[in-house]
Amino acid sequence: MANPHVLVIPFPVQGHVIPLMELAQCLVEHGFIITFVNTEVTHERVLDALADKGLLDDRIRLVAIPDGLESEEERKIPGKLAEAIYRVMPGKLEELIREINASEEEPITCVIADQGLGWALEVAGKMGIRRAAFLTAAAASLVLGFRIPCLIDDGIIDHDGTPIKKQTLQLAPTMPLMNTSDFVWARVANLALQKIIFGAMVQNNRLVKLADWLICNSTYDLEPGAFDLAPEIKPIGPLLASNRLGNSAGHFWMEDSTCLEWLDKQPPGSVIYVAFGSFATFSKPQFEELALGLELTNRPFLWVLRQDTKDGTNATYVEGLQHKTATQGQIVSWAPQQKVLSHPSIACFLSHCGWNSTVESVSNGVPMLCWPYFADQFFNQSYICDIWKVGLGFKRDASGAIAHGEIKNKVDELLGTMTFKERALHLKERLMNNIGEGGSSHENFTNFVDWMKTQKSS
Ligand SMILES: O=c1ccn([C@@H]2O[C@H](COP(=O)(O)OP(=O)(O)O[C@H]3O[C@H](CO)[C@@H](O)[C@H](O)[C@H]3O)[C@@H](O)[C@H]2O)c(=O)[nH]1
Repeated sequence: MANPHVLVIPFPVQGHVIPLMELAQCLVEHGFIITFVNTEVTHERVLDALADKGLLDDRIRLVAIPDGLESEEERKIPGKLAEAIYRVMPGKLEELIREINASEEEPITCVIADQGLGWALEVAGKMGIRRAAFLTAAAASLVLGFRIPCLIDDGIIDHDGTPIKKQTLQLAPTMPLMNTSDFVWARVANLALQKIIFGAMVQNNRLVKLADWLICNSTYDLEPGAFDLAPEIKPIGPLLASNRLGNSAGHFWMEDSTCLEWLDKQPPGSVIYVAFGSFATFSKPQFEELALGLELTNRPFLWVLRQDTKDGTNATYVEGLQHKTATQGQIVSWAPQQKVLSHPSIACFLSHCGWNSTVESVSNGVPMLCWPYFADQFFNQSYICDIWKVGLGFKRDASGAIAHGEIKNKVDELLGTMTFKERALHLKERLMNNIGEGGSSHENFTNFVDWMKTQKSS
């Protein structure tokens, strides 16, 4: 039998492209051919950042379709990208599939779409191709989405998603504490935008439920309560490049691997790793508080400062900081994060709590300091601090900032006892058992692969 051909399509942001690319690389090891569809802009970035173009298996074909926008300026306007994607990409995706399936190539028999791209699942359904949705965030975030009708019935939010009052919910005992004001749709600039985002989410959740499979980068151990409430979501994580002894791919920036040599020179369990994923940015005063706080800890640190966060003022400050802390710290624009987190010299991870960073940290037994910005990051912080108890959050001052003294104190509190490290190592052990023979993620993944191999287009 010829190799089955699967089309994989991520939402065009970094925290989605990396895990879907990891999934693609796992599928190739099971004999699949992958057509990986990025937007044109993302496609260029991914190719530019691939230091070694031969890194990707040639059974993964990278292709591009337009996102419907003309300029980077437009892409930065909230809601604009999602709206353009929805207007333009379904037609382009359908065209692409038709072209491939009319060619000599093995036809596409399954579409794996990012959970946020319900329309791609709709396109597949319309073309008689079976479909799976992949959730890049915690299962808890989708469980919350599925509960929207109940939240409205229970008077917690209104029909536009606006919280009726500020309150904290916990949908099940092992689920994170969720503050209504942190609901992803409620943290936007204005009511008009909130209505659009909320409506799109409700519509998207309806489409996701039509998928034949709904998989995610998590495990039953991490989120037992969420999987009890939504057993249709099947965890296949933790998805890490190291599990298949490979490299992670799909990065938007080129990794600076020199920091690994620097880490080799640091004592075991000594370094604070600081990274805020691919979106988060700082005000200048907050940036300086963080720099000062790190300096005050007197511990070595590795800090990822993306190029796009170094505006004119910060750039000068970063230069000064680099000079001043040259013996204590290392600053890079983009790190090989998965390798960094598995390095023996890492003591803890100061993170914005994006789900990928969270999974990568707990899979390596690294305790965390939580600095969430938006969306699911607040729920993830609650998992880390309240449920798994492998990290600490920061207190903000009256102006909403996190002061240097607070940063130093929390680092000392986290690293001043072995309790957090011991819990983190214990959690790591349980997580990693999921992907071995007999583990539940392994079993879900195997069933998923078998289903794709035996399926016929309906
Ligand atoms: O120097 C760096 C910094 C990050 N990464 C990688 O980039 C990814 C970042 O993903 P994540 O930690 O999830 O952060 P975001 O990029 O902010 O992710 C978006 O997507 C996530 C998944 O849906 C959400 O949980 C987040 O809230 C959302 O901001 C991870 O795989 C990291 O390993 C690197 O390789 N090098």
